[in-house]
Amino acid sequence: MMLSRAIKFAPAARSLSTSVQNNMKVAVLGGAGGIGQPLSMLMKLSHPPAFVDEVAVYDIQHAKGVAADLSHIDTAAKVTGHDGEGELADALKGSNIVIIPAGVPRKPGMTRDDLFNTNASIVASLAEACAINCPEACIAVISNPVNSTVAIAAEALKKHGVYDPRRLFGVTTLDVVRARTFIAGKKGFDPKDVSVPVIGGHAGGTILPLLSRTEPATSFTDEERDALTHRIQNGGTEVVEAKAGAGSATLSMAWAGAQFAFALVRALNGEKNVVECTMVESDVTSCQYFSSQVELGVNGVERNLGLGDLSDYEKQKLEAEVIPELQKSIEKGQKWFHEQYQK
Ligand SMILES: NC(=O)C1=CN([C@@H]2O[C@H](COP(=O)(O)OP(=O)(O)OC[C@H]3O[C@@H](n4cnc5c(N)ncnc54)[C@H](O)[C@@H]3O)[C@@H](O)[C@H]2O)C=CC1
Ligand SMILES: O=C([O-])CC(=O)C(=O)O
Repeated sequence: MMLSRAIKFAPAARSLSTSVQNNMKVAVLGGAGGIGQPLSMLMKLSHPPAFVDEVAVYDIQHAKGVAADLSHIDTAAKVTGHDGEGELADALKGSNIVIIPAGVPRKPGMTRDDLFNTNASIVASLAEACAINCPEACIAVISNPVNSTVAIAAEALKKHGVYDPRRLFGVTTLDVVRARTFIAGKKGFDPKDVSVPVIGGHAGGTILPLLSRTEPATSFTDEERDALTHRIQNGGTEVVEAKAGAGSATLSMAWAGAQFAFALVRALNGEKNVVECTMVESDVTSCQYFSSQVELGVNGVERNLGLGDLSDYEKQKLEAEVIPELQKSIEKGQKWFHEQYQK
């Protein structure tokens, strides 16, 4: 099955037909940030079959300004802005999808795990707000370290008795976007024609591109395979270093987050065979949360497509590098939540 493709933007947004759409509300938490602003804009530019009726932009500050700006774009989606905790409930109520890019980004020399101390409590409190205000929403966590924040969000939802493993996702789409781009560059393909699963987690050695399953079918020398794997695993660091202290990937992440959100919208609207790589609760490996190809449906996760065939190289990396590190990060998140929130 092919991975679902990026939505192409229709030049004539005014010709939107909303008649076949469900009323779809997407909330972006951290919506005034580096990722949040372009991601909210991509939601505002949406069109069938992934049309978003309402975009709620929430941040601790400046969300109203972002919303005012976006609301002048001549597309049909309604945009609302919500500043500060007192306005979070309004942002969340009625949301079908909540995307969370709230939290601090890396600077050069830091790992994603170095963000844990700040971002863990941000994600926990936002997930709790979702549990109270939109318990049935699909929640897509972008905030790093994703390898821990997904587990933290799950614990927060469990605390309120509303955790549904079909509706919580860690967004790992940027790893797939990078894999397509870098493979296309190497092999002379158009990136839009490339399909490749990327599994595991979202940090360094836990990111495992399955190059052996690249479509169109192609072959890599061992040197090419090693170099591509390394570049995909370190794509985030490449951007952090290039930005030299001004943050991490925002525009490519907004694009990737929008692709994932649009896939969810299409699946929630009843489209079949929508497949994305995303981190979900999983029994595919010994890791409780693991990113693999997942078929999305009207309730979120419809079916986990599992690992599929792996080359010996990929099997070795999965066992020796991905699982041990990802497992530790998941446990760190769970332990932190229980120490902080369930004393
Ligand atoms: N999953 C992935 O593939 C990727 C994840 N990221 C992560 O996304 C996060 C955000 O990155 P950027 O947008 O570049 O950072 P940023 O600093 O530009 O924006 C973050 C926004 O979150 C807001 N915020 C902080 N606390 C909040 C709270 N309690 N409630 C609501 N909003 C809050 C800030 O006010 C700010 O507007 C980082 O943790 C980064 O590491 C970044 C790129 C890729
Ligand atoms: O590298 C970072 O800190 C941001 C991120 O997750 C990415 O770009 O993949």
